[in-house]
Amino acid sequence: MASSATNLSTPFLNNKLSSVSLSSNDKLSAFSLIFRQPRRKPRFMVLSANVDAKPTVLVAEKLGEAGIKLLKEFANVDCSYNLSPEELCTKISLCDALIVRSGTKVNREVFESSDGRLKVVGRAGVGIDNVDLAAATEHGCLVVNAPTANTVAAAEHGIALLAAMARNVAQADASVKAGKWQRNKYVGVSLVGKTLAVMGFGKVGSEVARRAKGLGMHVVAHDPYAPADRARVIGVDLVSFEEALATADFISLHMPLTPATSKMLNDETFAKMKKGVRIVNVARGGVIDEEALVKALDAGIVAQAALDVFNEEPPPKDSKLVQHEKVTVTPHLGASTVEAQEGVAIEIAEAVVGALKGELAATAVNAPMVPAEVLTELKPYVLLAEKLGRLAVQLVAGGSGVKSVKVSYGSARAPDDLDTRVLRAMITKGLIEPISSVFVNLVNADFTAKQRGLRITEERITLDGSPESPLDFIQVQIANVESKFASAISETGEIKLEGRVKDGIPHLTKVGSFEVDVSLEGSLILCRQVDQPGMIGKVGSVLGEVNVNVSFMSVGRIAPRKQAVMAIGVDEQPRKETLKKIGDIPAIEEFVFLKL
Ligand SMILES: NC(=O)C1=CN([C@@H]2O[C@H](COP(=O)(O)OP(=O)(O)OC[C@H]3O[C@@H](n4cnc5c(N)ncnc54)[C@H](O)[C@@H]3O)[C@@H](O)[C@H]2O)C=CC1
Ligand SMILES: O=C(O)C(=O)COP(=O)(O)O
Repeated sequence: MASSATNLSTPFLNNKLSSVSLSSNDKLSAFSLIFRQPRRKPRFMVLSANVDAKPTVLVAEKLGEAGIKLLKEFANVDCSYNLSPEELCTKISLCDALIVRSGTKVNREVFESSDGRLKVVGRAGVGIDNVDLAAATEHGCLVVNAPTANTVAAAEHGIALLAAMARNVAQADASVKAGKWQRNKYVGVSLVGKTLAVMGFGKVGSEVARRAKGLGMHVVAHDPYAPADRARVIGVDLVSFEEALATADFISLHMPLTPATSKMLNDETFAKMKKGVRIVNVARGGVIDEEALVKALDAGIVAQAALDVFNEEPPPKDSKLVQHEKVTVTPHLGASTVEAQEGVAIEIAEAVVGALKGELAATAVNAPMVPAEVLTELKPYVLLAEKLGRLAVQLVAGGSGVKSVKVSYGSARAPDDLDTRVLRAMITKGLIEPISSVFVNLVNADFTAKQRGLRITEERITLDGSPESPLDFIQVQIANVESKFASAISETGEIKLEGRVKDGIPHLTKVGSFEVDVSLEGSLILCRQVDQPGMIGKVGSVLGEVNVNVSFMSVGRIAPRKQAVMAIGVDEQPRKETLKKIGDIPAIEEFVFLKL
C-alpha cells in the first residue's frame, strides 16, 4: 500500500486535460454538476431538456451567420452590437450566456450585474484577456473560447504584414494614390535568408514559422512552454529570449497577453535587439510598451513595425505610434477572414450550446476539462463524493469551524490514471453548501474553498487488485472539530466517513471506527447504542408508527454486546417528535439525523 498527498492549491486552469463532449446520457448529470443555480436565487432553476423556457444568449459582437443559426436552434438570441458598458450591465441580468469578440470588456461589473444568471461567456476567438477570468470563476460562470478556427487567418495576416512592411506596400499605396511616383523612396528589404524570431510558438506562431520557412527565412522561436519536438518537426530552433532578441532581423509576436508578457518589449529589451530590426505584432498591443516602441523607431533601433493590435483599441486618433511613417497598421484584422469568422462562429456557438446543455466544454478556460469516458466512469463516485462531504459537515458541532479536510481515494489504479478534480469539487460542494448560501460548482469549487479558508488535502491510497473500477473507496476526514455524533470521531481524532459504490449506488461504509453499510439515498439516522437484541425493531416501529419508510438498515459493532452504530436510511424526513422518541429509547446513547 502506497500513498501520496497533494495539497489543494492548484487552480483548475493549471490542470487542463483535453476533452471531448459527453454522450447524451451524461448530459443532464454533468449539467447539474456545473449549473445548479444558487439556492438563494430560486428564480432560475436548473436548465434541462424538460424546462420550457429557452435560455437567452446575448451576442454582443458581430458573429458569423452559421453560428447565429446554431444558437437559434437552442436559445433565444439577442444580437445587440456596440452596447455601452452600462447597457451591457443592464442587459446581462436577463441572459444565460454572452458571446463576445475582442471588443467587449467582460469585467467584474458584468458578472456582478448578472445577479447569478450568467452561466457561460463564449469568446468567439482565442485571446481571453478581455474577460475577467477570476471574476467569472468567483461567480461560477464558465468561460469558453474558440481556439482553433482563426489560427490560419491570424498566421496569414502576420505574413501579410511581414511582407507588406518589408516592401512598404501600405506607404507606397498611399503615395501613389496621392498622385506621387516615389520608386526610390520605397526600396524595401528582402525576406529570404533573414532571421525571423517567432515569440510564442503556439498555434499561430508555429503556422507563421511554417510559412516563413517557405519564404526562405531562417526561423528561430522563443517559447518557454513549447515542446521541442514541435519545433524540430518544422525545422525551427527554440532559443532563449535573449538569443531571439540578439539575432533576429524580424520579430513576430504570438504570445497571449498575461501579467508575464505585458510590455515584454520595452526600453530594456529594445536595447538588446539588432539595430534595424523589424517587428510584427498580431498578438496583443499590451505585449509592447508602445511609448518605448516609438522611441526605438525614432532612434533607428527598430527600422519598421507592422501592428494589428494596440494597447487601447481603437487607438487614440493622435497616437504617435499609429501615425509614425515607419509603422504599418491594421485595425485588429488578424481573425477577420470570411472563412475564419464562419469557423469561429460555429466553434463558439457549439461550445456555448454544449455548455448550456451541461456538456463539459472541450474549450473551457476556467474549469477542468474531463474527457467524457472519464466522467461516465466517475459518475457514481461523483455522487458519493458530494454525499460524503454533505454528511461529514453535518456531523460537525457548530459547522463553520471546518478548516482542514483530508480526502483519501483508495484505488488499484496507477496514481496518474485517476483524475480526482471532479471528485474534489463535489466533496467541496458537499462540505460548503449545507452550511452557507454559496452555491458551488465545478468552476468555482477550488476558489470557494480557498476563500473560506478550507484546506483540502488529497491522498491516494494505492491498493492491490484489479484496476477495473476507478475507485475502491473514498474517505473524508475533518480534523480539529468536535462532532454532534461522538462515534463519528475515529481513533486518530478526526470525523471520518468512508463510502463505496455498490452496483452503481453510493453507500456509506464507515462512520468513525464503525463499519456500516447503508445506501445513500433519502436521509440518514445514525444511532449509537449498546449492542443488544431488539434494537432494530424498536427504532423501526417508532418510524413505522409515523409512516416513515426505512430504506436500509445496518449495524456496525466493535464486538457482540459492546458499542454499536446503527445506520438507518429513511425515505421521508421524520418530524422532531419522532426523532426525540428514538433518542428516548433507553439503550440509545446518541443519535443524529443527517440530510443527504
Ligand atoms: N490579431 C488577431 O486577430 C488575433 C490574435 N491572436 C492572438 O495571438 C496570440 C496567440 O494565439 P494562439 O497561437 O492561438 O495561442 P496559443 O495558446 O496556441 O499560443 C500561445 C503561445 O504563447 C506561448 N507563451 C506564453 N507565454 C510566453 C512567453 N512569456 N514568451 C513566449 N511565449 C509565451 C505559449 O506557450 C503558447 O505556446 C494570442 O494572444 C491571441 O489572442 C489570435 C488570433 C487572432
Ligand atoms: O482571437 C483572437 O485572439 C483575436 O484577437 C481575434 O479578435 P476578434 O475576434 O477579431 O475581435
